[in-house]
Amino acid sequence: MSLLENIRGPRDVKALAAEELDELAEEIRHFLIHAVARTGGHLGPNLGVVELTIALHRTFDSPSDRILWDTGHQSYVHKLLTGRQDFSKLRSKGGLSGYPSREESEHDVIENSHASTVLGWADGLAKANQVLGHWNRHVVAVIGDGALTGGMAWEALNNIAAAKDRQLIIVVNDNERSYAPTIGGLANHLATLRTTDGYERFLARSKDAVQRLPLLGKPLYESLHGAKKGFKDAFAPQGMFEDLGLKYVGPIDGHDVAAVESALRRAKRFHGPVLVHCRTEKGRGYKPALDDDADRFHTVGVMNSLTGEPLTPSTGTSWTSVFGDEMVRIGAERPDVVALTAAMLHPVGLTKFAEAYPERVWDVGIAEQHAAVSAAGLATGGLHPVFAVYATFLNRAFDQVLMDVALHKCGVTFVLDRAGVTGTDGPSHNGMWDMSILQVVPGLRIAAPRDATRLRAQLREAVDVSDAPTVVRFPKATVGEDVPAVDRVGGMDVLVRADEPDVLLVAVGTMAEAALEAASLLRARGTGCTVVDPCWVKPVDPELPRLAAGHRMVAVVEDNSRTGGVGWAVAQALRDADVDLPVEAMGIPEQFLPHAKRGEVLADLGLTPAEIAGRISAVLARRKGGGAAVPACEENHA
Ligand SMILES: Cc1ncc(C[n+]2csc(CCOP(=O)(O)OP(=O)(O)O)c2C)c(N)n1
Ligand SMILES: CC(=O)[C@@H](O)[C@H](O)COP(=O)(O)O
Ligand SMILES: [Mg+2]
Repeated sequence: MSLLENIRGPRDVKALAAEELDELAEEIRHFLIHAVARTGGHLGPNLGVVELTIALHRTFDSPSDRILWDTGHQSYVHKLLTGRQDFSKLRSKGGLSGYPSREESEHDVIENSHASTVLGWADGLAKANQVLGHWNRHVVAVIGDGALTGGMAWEALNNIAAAKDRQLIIVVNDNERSYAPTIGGLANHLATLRTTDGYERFLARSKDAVQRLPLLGKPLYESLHGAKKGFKDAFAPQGMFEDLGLKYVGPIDGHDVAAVESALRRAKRFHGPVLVHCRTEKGRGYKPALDDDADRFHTVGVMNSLTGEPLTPSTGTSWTSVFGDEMVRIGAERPDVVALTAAMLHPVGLTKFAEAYPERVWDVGIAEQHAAVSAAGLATGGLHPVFAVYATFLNRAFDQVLMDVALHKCGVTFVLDRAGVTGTDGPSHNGMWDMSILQVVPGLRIAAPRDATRLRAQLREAVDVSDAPTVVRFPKATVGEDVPAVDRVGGMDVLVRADEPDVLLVAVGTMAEAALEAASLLRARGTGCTVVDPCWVKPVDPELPRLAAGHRMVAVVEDNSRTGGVGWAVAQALRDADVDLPVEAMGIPEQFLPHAKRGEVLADLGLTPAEIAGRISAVLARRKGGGAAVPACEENHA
């Protein structure tokens, strides 16, 4: 039996002899490469924290000591060491989540996979320990160098550093990368610290020599150890962390378990906030990952574990690449169009734009709020910024969209990739809130293209708007065949007309495909359906109420939260136009969605052609049976 197989929890990790740890690390790497090759997942980040995680669980007593992970994508090793070794269904329905999960384990705390929040969690937990007198409980926050570029991390650091008497341990997992090499002044500073022999090591090395001095030795060593910052800097820059008031320990080789353990034990003895700076390597121990300049196998699909080659190469064109190609064309015609990314240049499809116009694209780090405000500045300065970001990550920049971009009527275009159900990446990755939260932003317009042709057209319409924010959103999927329109009403595309229309079915974006199938099911039942694609879902097209008036009901299908979504906006527009019709708003219920494939989630939510048709038939039956008219926008389903 291997060492890893004998590990049921942290106690078993502690029980291992020091000389067994390298073997354990090797077994873990081998396990990760083969398991994640079968399922897909975050391979590179986890290969980089093998020794670090072993040392954490040997030094601290989880779960009474809290070990917290920022973003949580690098928590596979933590899972392996805390009794979860069945990775056969990683990120699949009913299998292990790709992130920490309280439901899975008492050792897990933060399930949220949005970066830069771990220090805030740690600040709160440390305060709770202090107030409740849990002096013997440690709080350890692991944060990557990328996540450290997020503003929230610095809000927390400001508070943590002020509390000299509150113990809290920050472990910086510094592998010099987010996806790509981490950018900014902070990254440069970390590089300085990384390359400087830590003051602690200087002291350790000189300790014997100094202490051997007769009489003066010990007092001299003590004064050296307690030396003021200026003196320390003479030997090794302690950097801004010490300036902030944090004790800095490092840099430590994050792949040397003994060294990390020693540093953590020193930190554990320190009664105040302390930062342990670990240098690690993303993709460590796996050549295909180390050779991957793009992102060191940050996320991989199912692949050949020997070569790292994808086993299920993506078939078809992704929405992301359609966007990326059109941006290059727009960039050639519009020298004022510039682009922004929050540490995800390649994943959001801006690689080609950056290659073509390197001086017109900025990676701002994991700093979506900054990106939105900087975009307001860029627009005010005479440019048209396109901020490409995953829909779920724009949530945190809502106030900046509202108060910096929209209030000042800035022409900024937000391109939201991964909009709608993403599925396997868990509850915090679904892009299911944008068309709800952005409904309240005055002047902001939202486009939800149904196919590649509409994406290209609507992106161009968006960058032509210079006095308001615009949003173009699309899912994580390959783009389907174009869906032609048979007519145009106002700004809306009519996809199907009925001779005797009973239902106006409003299909938002890529839900057009399901809506058209539902319409044909309804037609077979003798129910006439007009299917319309609003194209721009916000504001609701002024012609929609008039179009609806010729029907017996309206149904709206959207890959977004039903609460406050397009369905609600359509119902409001009908009421405002005194069109008294029932509106069946079909979207994602107000809940967090457990991880599963996108298709599985949509089926579970009833967003399938058969379910859509069934719900429409039920409303019509109630109407025909003289049942109480279904009030507009009443949510008819739990
Ligand atoms: C708010 C937010 N923006 C973007 C992302 C996407 N993202 C996930 S991991 C990652 C890079 C994280 O870099 P780092 O913190 O250094 O961790 P590493 O992967 O290097 O271990 C990014 C940008 C995210 N999860 N949350
Ligand atoms: C952890 C994180 O936020 C990213 O790595 C995300 O999981 C990537 O998602 P995609 O795989 O859809 O690009
Ligand atoms: Mg990193």
